[in-house]
Amino acid sequence: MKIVDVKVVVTSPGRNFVTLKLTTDDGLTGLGDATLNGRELAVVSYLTDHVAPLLTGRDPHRIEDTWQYLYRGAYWRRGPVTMAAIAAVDVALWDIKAKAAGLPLYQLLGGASRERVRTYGHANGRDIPELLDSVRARLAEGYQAVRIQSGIPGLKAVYGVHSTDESGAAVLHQQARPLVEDWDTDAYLRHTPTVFEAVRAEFGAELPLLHDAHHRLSPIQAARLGKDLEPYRPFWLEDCTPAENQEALRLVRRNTTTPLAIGEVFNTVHDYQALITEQLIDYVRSAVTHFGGVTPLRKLFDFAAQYQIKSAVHGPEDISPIGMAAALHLDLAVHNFGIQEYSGHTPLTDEVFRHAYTFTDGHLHPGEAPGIGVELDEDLAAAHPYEAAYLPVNRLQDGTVHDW
Ligand SMILES: O=NC(=O)[C@@H](O)[C@H](O)[C@H](O)CO
Ligand SMILES: [Co+2]
Repeated sequence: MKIVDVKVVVTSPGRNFVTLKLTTDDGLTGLGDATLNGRELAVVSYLTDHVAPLLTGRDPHRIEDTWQYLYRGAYWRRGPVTMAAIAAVDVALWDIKAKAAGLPLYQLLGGASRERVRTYGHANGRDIPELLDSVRARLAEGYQAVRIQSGIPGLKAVYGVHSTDESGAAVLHQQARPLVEDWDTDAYLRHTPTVFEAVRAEFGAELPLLHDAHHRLSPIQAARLGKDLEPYRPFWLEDCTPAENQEALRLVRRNTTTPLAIGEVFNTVHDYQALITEQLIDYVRSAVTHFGGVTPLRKLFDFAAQYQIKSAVHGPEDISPIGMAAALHLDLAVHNFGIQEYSGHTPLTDEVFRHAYTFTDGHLHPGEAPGIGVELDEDLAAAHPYEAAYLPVNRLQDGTVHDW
């Protein structure tokens, strides 16, 4: 079997997605997600100008060899653009291999280790009453775990809290120019324990509550927050501090038993080395799309399993249904599965990317369709062209740029 066509499809059914479509001489097709929020066109060029010419004529069954060829053969290693491009190729090849075998991908990854995939949803509010309503809405949708994000008194916009414009319409955090958001860590550290207090008082002690500090704290501030949240027993505190400096987590780990989740911005195992071997975290967060594909993410989960660390694949709306589907096949198969983030997509996105996966009672299942179980409606995709979009930039009260 040979790859005879390589196509990159950019579409924006409410937000930008980049999709790679490979076609073989047998007429089989494979899809891969290459979406890098805010820097999408860099990956389009990496795939179109540098990778596509190398794929034509290759045997699609040689997944490991193709991955090594693209990773080592580029000379310049790692990084979000490179690894998103390689991920798209990897997932498309697994899609083809599974279709050729007539099996859903999870059957090629060792088969099901569980009946279904536990998820968590996003609850948010500009203030605590609005957050409580949002938790209620997620529970009504069937979620059995929620990430809670709240506005902070005195701050205009906060990560994870959908702000609305004068008309009340939600303001997406992708904008044609970066939105500038304001930040005050002390206000956040004072306010967040009161948020957990209110949610626990309203929903009880059992509901798994997750929270994302989104890279904004110093190690000692992260230790303080982890400690202050212990009475509320969070399921996890996510991205508590920028973790390029992995050793920084030693100070946090020494000071709190609050479980820690890190890694949605990591793209190779080297970003995690000390975090895993020193058991500084409890969950690894990378998504298939940003970590180079199914092939390396499976290796990461197996490495993490040796240190009692579980998977928790990143699943926001800017991971396309293709990336979500690929994650679910891994989630179903690996032994050390933890939880899957699932924000869902717009109805239009679900029409562009028709998928076999289903959401029921707060759990997902990848479905039994051969391959990863996603089909791309190219005509509908073409009707929604790319729109330049940036993630926000965060600034402290004195104007200093901070982590968003
Ligand atoms: O845990 N989820 C997150 O932190 C996400 O909402 C990220 O901010 C976006 O996916 C960045 O594109
Ligand atoms: Co996050």
